[in-house]
Amino acid sequence: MTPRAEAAGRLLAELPPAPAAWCSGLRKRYRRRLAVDDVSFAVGRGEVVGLLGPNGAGKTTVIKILLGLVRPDAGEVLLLGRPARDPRARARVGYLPELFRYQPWLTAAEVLRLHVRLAGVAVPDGERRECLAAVGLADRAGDRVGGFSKGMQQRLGLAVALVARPDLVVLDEPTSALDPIGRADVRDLLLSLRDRQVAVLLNSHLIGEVERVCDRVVILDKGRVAASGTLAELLGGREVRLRLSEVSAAAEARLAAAGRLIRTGDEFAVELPAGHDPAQGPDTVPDLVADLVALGVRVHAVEPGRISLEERLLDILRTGPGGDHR
Ligand SMILES: Nc1ncnc2c1ncn2[C@@H]1O[C@H](COP(=O)(O)OP(=O)(O)OP(=O)(O)O)[C@@H](O)[C@H]1O
Repeated sequence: MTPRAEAAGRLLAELPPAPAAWCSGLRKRYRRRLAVDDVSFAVGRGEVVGLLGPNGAGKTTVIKILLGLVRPDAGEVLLLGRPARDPRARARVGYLPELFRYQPWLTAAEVLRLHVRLAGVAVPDGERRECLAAVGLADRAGDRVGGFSKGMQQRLGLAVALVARPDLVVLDEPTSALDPIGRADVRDLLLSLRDRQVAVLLNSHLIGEVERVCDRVVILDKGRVAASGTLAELLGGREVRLRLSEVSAAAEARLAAAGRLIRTGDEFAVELPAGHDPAQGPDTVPDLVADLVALGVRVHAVEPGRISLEERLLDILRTGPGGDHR
């Protein structure tokens, strides 16, 4: 290798890896209906991103464009740094479609073997069995898929999405057919993917699920990105609500120093700064309470408060994004 090529190689190696998924200016029209209108966002390596929005917002269409299953009228897509239609990128992406049907005459183990072959990856028997176990189908590996319930088929779909050791997993409503235990299992599965640095794009109407597992959220409405950001950005800082008496001016100043303060009689709401970690920093809740007590305040109640993602989503969809986090 020439010194110049070596230097170029070193330079490339030092660059941060391309995002797991990246899209810019996506647009898709079905006859007179604009399903996707100028959508841009990225899913970083190892990041779990939730795609939220009402029925018909364009979520599935965006996912299909990202995966090269629907051709956009405009816009660009890169998967793992390569064009979406490049088979080398597709082989590293796992996908659970919204509507799934697997070959009813095959057993669950055979479906996995088939998908591993299609991805062109060598995955040993033991690892395939572990994958079925991870979705709760360990004892159904030899059963034909035709006899599976809808929830079991969805579990199998998850195993199909995960079996070929993907770097990016795209899940379109992965828990729509699952019972509450199945949903909790999927939540654990998503968290374990994040621990293994596998990126996830998750489309789900279960907002609580998204709030628990996602690092970032993209909210679509009428084909457009209505808001996007980390949960801290979208939900604002944490709030702590206190019921206090014998509050002196010095104590009120101490409360105001911790964050934006709203007083309603004996009730005090302190909005802690965005990204505030109650376990760290000078303004921990225990420090605040200790200081208040030292200032002669009587503390009757301290409770955490934070608007939920569901409240924020409804707010954004009703009134618009409010100018931030686009
Ligand atoms: N193949 C198609 N032909 C015509 N219109 C389509 C097609 N696919 C989607 N659409 C339209 O595009 C819009 C977006 O649909 P899409 O399925 O992407 O929404 P979604 O956000 O995934 O909805 P849901 O939450 O109900 O699954 C809808 O108005 C839908 O009717």
